[in-house]
Amino acid sequence: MTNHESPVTPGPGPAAKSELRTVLRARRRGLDRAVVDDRRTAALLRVLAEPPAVVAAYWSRPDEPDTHALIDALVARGVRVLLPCGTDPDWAEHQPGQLRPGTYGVAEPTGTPLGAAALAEAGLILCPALAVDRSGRRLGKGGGWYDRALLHAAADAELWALVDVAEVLDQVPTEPHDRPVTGWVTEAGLARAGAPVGLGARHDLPAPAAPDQAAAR
Ligand SMILES: Nc1nc2c(c(=O)[nH]1)N(C=O)[C@@H](CNc1ccc(C(=O)N[C@@H](CCC(=O)O)C(=O)O)cc1)CN2
Ligand SMILES: Nc1ncnc2c1ncn2[C@@H]1O[C@H](COP(=O)(O)OP(=O)(O)OP(=O)(O)O)[C@@H](O)[C@H]1O
Repeated sequence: MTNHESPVTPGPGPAAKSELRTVLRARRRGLDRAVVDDRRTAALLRVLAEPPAVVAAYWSRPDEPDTHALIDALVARGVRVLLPCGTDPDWAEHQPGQLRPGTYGVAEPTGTPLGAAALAEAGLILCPALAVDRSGRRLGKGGGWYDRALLHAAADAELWALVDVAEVLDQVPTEPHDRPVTGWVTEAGLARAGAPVGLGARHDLPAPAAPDQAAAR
């Protein structure tokens, strides 16, 4: 399966990250998102049948895997959803319909900023990513916003990246500050970082059945 082969040979560090981001952004620009987004949201909602009391998410832009349907469903279930606000890491509680334009084309919640430390309340953190690898290394947009934000995450919080199948690579370049994710969610389902192939790490298979999903709760 060629999906897992990195489109560029990753070296370590910032230059390799930048080169890889260019390739991945171009792919996202050419993508019709609707079908993959519906599948990914369905996979997440199966797993989040018993969500934690607080989930940190992000309000996706049109060029990112959709989070809106998921967030609406979580709020409808009574989950407190924290969304990023500000150029330095900060969070505010999401109230449906209460969003305003922010930087980088990202809509931000209009509620009171709670401070970067509010992330510690979240049992589950959905992270934006341009790619992940099988060890859970995450390639972000390059701003370092999440790297800085995640310093406040609870040690036992689960971090899940939302990516497309084509964005799960064998290896992405990393730096010492990068915190690995617990796993990733694609249109094919969930996979835990480091899981052996055949136990949920494969994305060229249909959505994994119960054991993988139960493990992600
Ligand atoms: N929907 C969403 N919200 C988010 C993020 C995100 O990636 N997506 N963030 C993630 O950290 C934080 C905001 N920081 C961001 C940093 C960069 C870009 C971005 O799109 N950068 C451009 C390149 C900008 C440049 O020219 O330097 C890009 O990727 O095309 C977006 C958000 C918090 N909120
Ligand atoms: N904890 C931190 N404190 C200060 N600067 C940081 C921290 N973590 C990362 N940075 C800086 O942020 C910049 C971008 O880092 P990196 O390329 O890892 O971003 P990213 O992980 O792709 O982005 P994001 O975290 O927003 O998804 C780098 O210059 C990096 O040194």
